[in-house]
Amino acid sequence: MIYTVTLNPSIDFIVEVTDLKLGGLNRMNRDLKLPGGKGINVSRILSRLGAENTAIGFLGGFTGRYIEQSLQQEAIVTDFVPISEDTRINIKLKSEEETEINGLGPKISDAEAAALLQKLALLHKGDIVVLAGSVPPSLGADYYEKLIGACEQAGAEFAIDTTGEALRNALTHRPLLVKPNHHELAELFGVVIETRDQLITYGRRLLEEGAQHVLISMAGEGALFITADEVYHANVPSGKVRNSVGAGDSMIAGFIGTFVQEGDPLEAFRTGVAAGSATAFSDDLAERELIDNLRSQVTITKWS
Ligand SMILES: Nc1ncnc2c1ncn2[C@@H]1O[C@H](COP(=O)(O)OP(=O)(O)OP(=O)(O)O)[C@@H](O)[C@H]1O
Ligand SMILES: O=P(O)(O)OC[C@@]1(O)O[C@H](CO)[C@@H](O)[C@@H]1O
Repeated sequence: MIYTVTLNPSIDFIVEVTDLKLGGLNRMNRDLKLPGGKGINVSRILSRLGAENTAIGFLGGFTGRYIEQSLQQEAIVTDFVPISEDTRINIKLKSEEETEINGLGPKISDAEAAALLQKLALLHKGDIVVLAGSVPPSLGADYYEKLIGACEQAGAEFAIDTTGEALRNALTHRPLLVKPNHHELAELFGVVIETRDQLITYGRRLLEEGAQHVLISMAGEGALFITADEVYHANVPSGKVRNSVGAGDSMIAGFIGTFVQEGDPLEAFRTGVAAGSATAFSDDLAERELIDNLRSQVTITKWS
């Protein structure tokens, strides 16, 4: 079974405003509320791809209920720890540019934090846990390490989508997958990446430090899949970009879902790229039909 963990879910409040005036009254042309948070996005795409999964993490208040109901309407299995504070609302402002304003997240009590660790302690060998997104400040920077420890004790594998120190620390625990974008990769090693060779060098460092599979996403420039011996590049399919929120999460879901179903990392890479682009070309996360259509447009070439 695949589990996604979202420590800091959100209602994504997407608002469209033409000709935004800071400091003035603006009226929305259109708005949309979506269940959000990185792990939840992974769950929504996994379900659309027919990959059985359970979404876990923390949910509270009226916002938490809205998210839970939205996920149930999509027949996604959920097992969140209920918390006393409200889950956050993140604003995604679409004007001439896309601007995101993400909340810090609610306070999580010690008992609530312990309850999630207990859920992970009940997992089994063969389970895969996707850890994705920010950590509410009250949990402490080392909470991902605690979750990873619980996965290891239960014999479950984990994939992780986070940045900086938390990503670096996770590498030694042999994550099944990491997927920094090229900016996050440079930031992780405190370098500027300007050439193809530098991308490959630092991508390989992630493998050397413990990751089992490494994807480097590069938005409209496609993505890399790096193994110990080979580097593969995928182009992105053509289409009109409508929304970049959740493209990275969709890519992770496409990779993990296909890897679990088919066991072929290159096909998993292809579906990951198609799912990322399909979301970039959609208002909400991508539908299955578009992901399937785009798969045939993804060309994978060996770089070395
Ligand atoms: N402009 C785009 N055109 C086509 N495909 C895109 C575009 N942006 C993203 N994608 C697809 O989604 C994948 C992941 O995108 P990206 O590199 O932006 O990840 P990310 O930075 O983790 O995204 P986010 O945090 O916005 O979800 C890309 O590899 C690509 O397949
Ligand atoms: O604040 P975090 O946890 O880093 O990111 C949260 C978030 O921006 O990520 C998702 C897109 O990847 C959105 O659904 C959500 O609002």
